[in-house]
Formats: sequence, C-alpha cells, structure tokens
Amino acid sequence: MPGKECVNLLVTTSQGLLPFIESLPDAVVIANADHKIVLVNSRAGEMFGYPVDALEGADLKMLIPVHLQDGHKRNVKGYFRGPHARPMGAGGRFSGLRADGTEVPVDIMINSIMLDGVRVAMALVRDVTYQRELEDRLTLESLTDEMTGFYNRKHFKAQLRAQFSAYTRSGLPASVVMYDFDRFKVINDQYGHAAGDRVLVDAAKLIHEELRPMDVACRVGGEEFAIILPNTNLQDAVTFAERIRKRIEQVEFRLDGITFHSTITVGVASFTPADTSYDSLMRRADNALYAGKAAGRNCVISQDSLT
Ligand SMILES: Nc1nc2c(ncn2[C@@H]2O[C@H](COP(=O)(O)OP(=O)(O)OP(=O)(O)O)[C@@H](O)[C@H]2O)c(=O)[nH]1
Repeated sequence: MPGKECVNLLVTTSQGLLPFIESLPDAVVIANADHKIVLVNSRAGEMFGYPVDALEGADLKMLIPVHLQDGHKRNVKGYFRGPHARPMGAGGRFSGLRADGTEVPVDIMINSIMLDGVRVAMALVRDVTYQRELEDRLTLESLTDEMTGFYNRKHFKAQLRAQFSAYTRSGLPASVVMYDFDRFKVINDQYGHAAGDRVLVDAAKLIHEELRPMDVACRVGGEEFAIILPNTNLQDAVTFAERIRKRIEQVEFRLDGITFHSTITVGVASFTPADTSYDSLMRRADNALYAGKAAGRNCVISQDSLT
C-alpha cells in the first residue's frame, strides 16, 4: 500500500515492544480493530487503577467514560479504515475512566503498528489533570472581574447571546436587570476611593446571595452591573430587581470605623418577539436605567414604562 503510514509502520512483537513501552513515562494502551485491549504498560495499569492482566483482553470501553463510549467506538472503527499518527479527540477534551469510577483528564496520541502480525492502534495516554485545572482557572480569570468576583462584560455579552438563541429557538424567556450606583462619585469624593470599592464589593456579595445558580451576574462598567436571569419573565425580573434595590438601600457599609449608605437605580428588560438580536434588550435595559436616574434614582424601571 503506498503512503507515508506504510513507510513508518512499526512491525514488531508484544515481547519485543514491551521493554520499550515500559520505559515510557506515559501510559500505553494498544487495541485492535475489535475494540479489544491487546497490550498495556504498567503505567496504564496505575493510571486507570487496574492490574495489567485485568486490562489485556478486555473491551476498551472499560477505560472510557459512558458518555464518550459510543463516539469512541465509532472513531476506533473509522481509525482502522485509515490509520495514521494523530492526536485523539481532534482538539477536544478527552478523559479516561478509572476503576473507581472517577474520570482522569487525558491527552492521547495514536499511531498504527503491526503487532504479532495484526494491525493495532497504539495510544500514548498522558494524564493532564494539572494542565486542565490551570486552563480552567485561566479561562475563569479571563471572564471574571477580580474585585467583585462577578463575570466581566465579555462574558455578559456571550451569555446574553446564548440566551437570545435559546429564546428564538424555543421561546424560553430571559431578562436582564441592569443597575448602577447612585451618585457614586459623591461616595468616592466624600469617603475616599476605598469606600467606593467597599460598596462595590459588599453589594456584590449581598446580591450574590439573591441569585439562583443559573443567574449570571456581571460587572459591565465601573459601577454598572447587569444580571442575566434565564427563564424569567419581565414581571419576575422586576420583583427580583426591587428586592435587590431594597437590600442595597438598607445596608450600612463600613470602612475604617466609618459607615455610609448607597442606593442603586435599576433598569429591567426581557426579550420580545420583535427583537432581532440581544442588543435591543441591552438598549432597553440601559434606557430604563437612565429613565430611573432621570426620575430621581433609587428606583426600578422596566421596559414597559418606556414610551
Ligand atoms: N471606588 C471606585 N469608584 C469607581 C470605580 N469605577 C468607577 N468609579 C467611579 O464611579 C463614579 C461614577 O460617576 P458618574 O458616572 O458621574 O455617576 P454617579 O456619580 O454615580 O452619578 P449617577 O450615576 O448619575 O447617579 C466615578 O467617580 C468613577 O470614578 C471603582 O472600581 N471603584
């Protein structure tokens, strides 16, 4: 057969290959076209929590989490139709299944070899728990406002876009509650910037207590915030907005023995059938907020009140 894979194809025996795969720092799992494990190194046994002889001869699915098993079996079949060296999972995230039922995040490189006269796939499996945790932390940091712990504007837009898709697909309602602190400049001027920061941080904690797990609280500007309330109609969003407005109004903020108060003005908007993108909802929430400022602040205005 012509082609690169044939030039590189390793032809060997289990006995000949074993010392080499035992010398590798990664787990090695070799499987045939029938989805059976034919050879593993002891590192694979350690990684997956099985004795080596419990793995050899077993179905490969015992190392694959249930939700990935079907796709994996199809991929193995496809692989044997045109085997070549490549990473598995095509840039996606893959994980293995340990004997104790936990998952181990892995990166896998596969190649085809001839082993004991049979074409098999040899997988080098690397535990990437540390890298995945780091990746997840960096992703979260890139979407989060450090001061308040709320998400940032970038995440707000991405989430609102996703909510708009869900709304257009299935009519699932969603609302946005946008709030801005009143005369915040006065707090900064009167008590100092640290006092202003204290208000932003403590108010975020307090509002966080009012959220459901599905709600997405974001800092969209200096002292401007927006909360996405999925599966929430305008009336319920207004009730929520009124609740947080009252909580902020009642709280006594403290810094270095000094106490002070603050209030917020809130604009509320929900998707409507006329919306062609999430932008129009944002505009309505913004307009409602500014109508509230014009009306004297410390109040909740919904899109229904806009003319
Ligand atoms: N302490 C602190 N102040 C901030 C932060 N971000 C923005 N600000 C301040 O927030 C103030 C916003 O002022 P304005 O836009 O005039 O609004 P305002 O004084 O709240 O008045 P209204 O919104 O009209 O009620 C400015 O003084 C900003 O410097 C922050 O992270 N910390």
